[in-house]
Amino acid sequence: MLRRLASLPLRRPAAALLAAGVRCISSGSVEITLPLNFWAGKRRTGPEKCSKDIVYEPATGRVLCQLEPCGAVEVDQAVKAAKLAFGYWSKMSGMERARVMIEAAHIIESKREEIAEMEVVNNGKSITEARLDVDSARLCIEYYAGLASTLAGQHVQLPGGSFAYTRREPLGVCVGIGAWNYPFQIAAWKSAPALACGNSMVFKPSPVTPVTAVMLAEIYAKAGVPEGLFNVVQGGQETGSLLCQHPDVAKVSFTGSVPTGQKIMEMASKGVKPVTLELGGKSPLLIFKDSDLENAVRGALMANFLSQGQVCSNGTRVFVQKDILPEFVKEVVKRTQAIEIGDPLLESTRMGALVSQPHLDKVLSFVDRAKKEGATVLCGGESYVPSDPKLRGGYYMTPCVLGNCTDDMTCVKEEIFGPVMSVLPFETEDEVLQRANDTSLGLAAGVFTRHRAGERPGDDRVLLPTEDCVCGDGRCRQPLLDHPATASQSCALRQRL
Ligand SMILES: NC(=O)C1=CN([C@@H]2O[C@H](COP(=O)(O)OP(=O)(O)OC[C@H]3O[C@@H](n4cnc5c(N)ncnc54)[C@H](O)[C@@H]3O)[C@@H](O)[C@H]2O)C=CC1
Repeated sequence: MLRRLASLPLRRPAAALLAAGVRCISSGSVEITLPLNFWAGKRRTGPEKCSKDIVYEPATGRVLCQLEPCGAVEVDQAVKAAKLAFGYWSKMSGMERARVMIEAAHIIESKREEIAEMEVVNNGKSITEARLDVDSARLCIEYYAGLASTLAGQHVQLPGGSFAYTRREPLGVCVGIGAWNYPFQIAAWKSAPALACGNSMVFKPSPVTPVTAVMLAEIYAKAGVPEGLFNVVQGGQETGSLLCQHPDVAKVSFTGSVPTGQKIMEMASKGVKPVTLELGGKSPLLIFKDSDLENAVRGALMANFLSQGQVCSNGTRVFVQKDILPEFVKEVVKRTQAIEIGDPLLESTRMGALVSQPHLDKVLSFVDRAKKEGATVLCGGESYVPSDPKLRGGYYMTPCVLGNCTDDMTCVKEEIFGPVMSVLPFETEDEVLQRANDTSLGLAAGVFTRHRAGERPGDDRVLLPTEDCVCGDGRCRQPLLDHPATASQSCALRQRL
C-alpha cells in the first residue's frame, strides 16, 4: 500500500517503494528537512544562531533531523500567537469548539497509518503499538469534544431573593511539555482537554521525539482552529523553562520525570500558576496463587515490555505468591525469550528499539547493578544486534527478567524505564500490601486474583459490601450479579450447590 507523507520528504522515492510492493516508509528511509516548530498557523524555523540538536532514528541509529531549540524570541512569538487565538476560541460556544475538534479526530483517523509510521521512525516502538497510540489520541480528542458543550456553571439561591452564579472560564494560554515515550498521544492528551475548555496551547515535545507533535498542529489547523490555537516549540530544558516562566502563560501541564516535575512546580509557583504533573512510577503488580496463571503471565509481560518497557505506569515490581513462583517464572521466562525483537516497522515485530543510545546504556547499567546487588538474570538484559544490516546501529536490547530480587535493590526501588522485570516472592496479603505500597513512585498498581480482597479463602477480614446480597445471610459478600442463589435460598445452600 502506498502512503505518501505530505509534509515529510522521503530519501527514497515513493514510486520505487511502490514498485517493490512495500510500505512507503521503511526504517532507514526517512529524512526530515522541514522545520519542526509551528506557530500562528505555519511551520517555522528556529533561531538562526543556535547549536542544533541531532535527532536519531532509534531503529537504525541514523540521523533523522536536526533540531533548532527555540529561544526567548521564538517562545514569545508562539505565546503571543496563542494569546491572540485564545481571544477567538474562548468566545466560541462549546458546541462550536466540539465541531472543530471532531473534525480533527476525523483527520487523525484518515492519517492513522502515516502518523503511526512517523511515530515508529522517531520513537522506535513497534508499528502495532503506534497505531493504538494514534487511536488513543483520536479517542481522547473525541471524548473532550463531547464534554465541551456540557461545561456549565451553577446557580445558587441566596437569602432575600438574591442569587449567585458561577461560570466556568478558560484560563488562557496553557503550556504542555511532553516526554518521549508517547509523543503524539501526549500532545493530544494535553491539548484535548485544554482546547475543549476554551484555552489555547503552546506545546513543547521532548527534543528526542520532536516529529509528530507538529503533525498534530497541522491537523488542528486543517480542522479549522484559529491560527495560533495549538503551537509547537522545539527545544529542551531551556526552552521548557522559558515557557514555564513566561508571564502570559496561565498553566503548565507536564509529563516527564520526577526531578523535572519538581523544577517545573517551583518555576510555576513563582507566577502562582497551576500545574498538572504526570511523573514517573515504580508500580507493583500483585499475583496471587489463586489467579488464572495464563492471564497473570500475559499481564506481567504487558506491564513490563510494552513500548520496550518505557511506560510510566508499568508494573515493574512483580510480586508473586510463593506457591506459584516456580511455575510463573518458568512461563514468563519462556515467553519473554520468544518476544520478536527487530525492525519496528515490521508487523511481526513485538519489541522495537529503545529511544536513544544514552537511554539504552542507562537501562543496561541498571541490569549490571542488579547483578552486583545479588539479583539473578533469568533471561535477557543484553544489548541486541538484529541480523538486518540496516538495523545494526539501532538501540536494541533483549527483554530481561530478574529473579532473586529483594525490596532494597536498586532495580526494585528506582524507575528503570526499560524492559526489565523484577520478580519478588511474597507469602501473605498483608505482607505484600505493605511492601507494594512502600515506594515514593506509586503511580499505578495491578492485582491478579480470582477473589476480591476479603473473599480469598482463609481471609476472614470483613469488607464493607458493595452490593446487598439477596440471600439474607448478613455475612455473605457475594456480589448480587454473580449470586446463583435466589431470594429463598441461603448462602449455605449456594455453597452446597
Ligand atoms: N505519569 C505519566 O503520565 C508519564 C510519565 N513519564 C515519565 O517521564 C520520564 C521519561 O521522560 P523524559 O522525557 O526522559 O523526562 P524528562 O523529565 O527528562 O523530560 C520531560 C520533558 O521536560 C522537558 N524539560 C526538561 N527539563 C526541563 C526544565 N527545567 N523546564 C522545563 N522543561 C524541562 C524535556 O525537554 C521534556 O520535554 C519517566 O520518568 C517517565 O516515568 C512518561 C510518560 C508518561
